[in-house]
Amino acid sequence: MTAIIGAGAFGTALAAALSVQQPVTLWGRSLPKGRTTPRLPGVVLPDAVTLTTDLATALEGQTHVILALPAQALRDFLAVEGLRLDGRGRWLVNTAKGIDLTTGESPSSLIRAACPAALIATLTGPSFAADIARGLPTALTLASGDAGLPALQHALSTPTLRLYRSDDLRGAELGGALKNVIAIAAGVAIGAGFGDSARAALITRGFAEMSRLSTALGARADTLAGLSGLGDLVLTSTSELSRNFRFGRALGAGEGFDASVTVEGAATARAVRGLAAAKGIAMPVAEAVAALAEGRADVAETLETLMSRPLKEE
Ligand SMILES: NC(=O)C1=CN([C@@H]2O[C@H](COP(=O)(O)OP(=O)(O)OC[C@H]3O[C@@H](n4cnc5c(N)ncnc54)[C@H](O)[C@@H]3O)[C@@H](O)[C@H]2O)C=CC1
Ligand SMILES: O=C(CO)COP(=O)(O)O
Repeated sequence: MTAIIGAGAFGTALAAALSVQQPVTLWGRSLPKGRTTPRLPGVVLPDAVTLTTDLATALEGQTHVILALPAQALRDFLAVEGLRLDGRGRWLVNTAKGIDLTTGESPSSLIRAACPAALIATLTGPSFAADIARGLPTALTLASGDAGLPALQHALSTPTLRLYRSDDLRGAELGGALKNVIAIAAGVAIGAGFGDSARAALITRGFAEMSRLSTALGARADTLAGLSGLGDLVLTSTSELSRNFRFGRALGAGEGFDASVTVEGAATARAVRGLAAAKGIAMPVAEAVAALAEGRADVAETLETLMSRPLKEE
């Protein structure tokens, strides 16, 4: 049995997808009426999904718990509920794609600190909630350094959700977090009218940044080149369905953006700065996104900064 914590777009989509083959309990701090959520319009949850706002009920007897909360909400949630989530032999599966702005920690590091007895994994990769909820074919990475990963992989795979396992938890999480930053940059390029060639350059140079930082932090290069890194970078930087891309596009076009929409890359771009500085790694695209998101630079200045960097070898 699986519990999903967080009834936003991704939690709702995973509940719908997993409930084809097992009972699923979906917990939300509040639940809209009618087995639907405005975060995922058009999706009605099947009867096999039990909905609850009571966390104790949601967790009772669960061996698999999926956390579908935004990265910047996770630390506070764990501070209150960590003890309740923890359990020897229980899998806690993170799906947040970000880096905590206050601590610079990855979601799984926060979970490990709050829930020391549990087994920790991350489910990540190219997968829009809307696609998963509709049962469209999706391939994802399930990463963990803990024993028993193949059994978890089988428990969470479905005929339309194909999970590849990896023991590089660090790399899988960093790829998922950093691709959101680059997707914002790609959106800016399109919103500002810089064109598809500029977007391709940002994706490629952004991937180089992602790889440099991640490998310096202990990730494997082949993980970055996989679904959780390059795969998700391609999806998020090229699709109108991506909130990070749309946020960037609005920034580039000088338009406003609904502050209630989850845009993980904006906070992660700021969190990256400390990590990159500590390792002496240049991250010009991520720095440009942080400057734009914080309103420290406008699009023209940002372009000038990026294009006037010293010429170098690729
Ligand atoms: N939507 C998508 O297509 C995908 C999202 N993800 C990742 O999943 C994570 C969650 O994203 P979404 O579900 O899309 O966001 P969302 O904005 O649709 O939903 C977030 C949910 O978290 C709840 N929440 C926020 N703070 C909370 C707190 N302190 N305590 C309890 N509940 C809280 C909100 O009420 C909301 O129901 C993000 O890190 C995102 O990058 C990953 C893959 C795909
Ligand atoms: O991570 C995602 C797809 O893999 C979702 O991207 P957005 O958060 O940009 O919508």
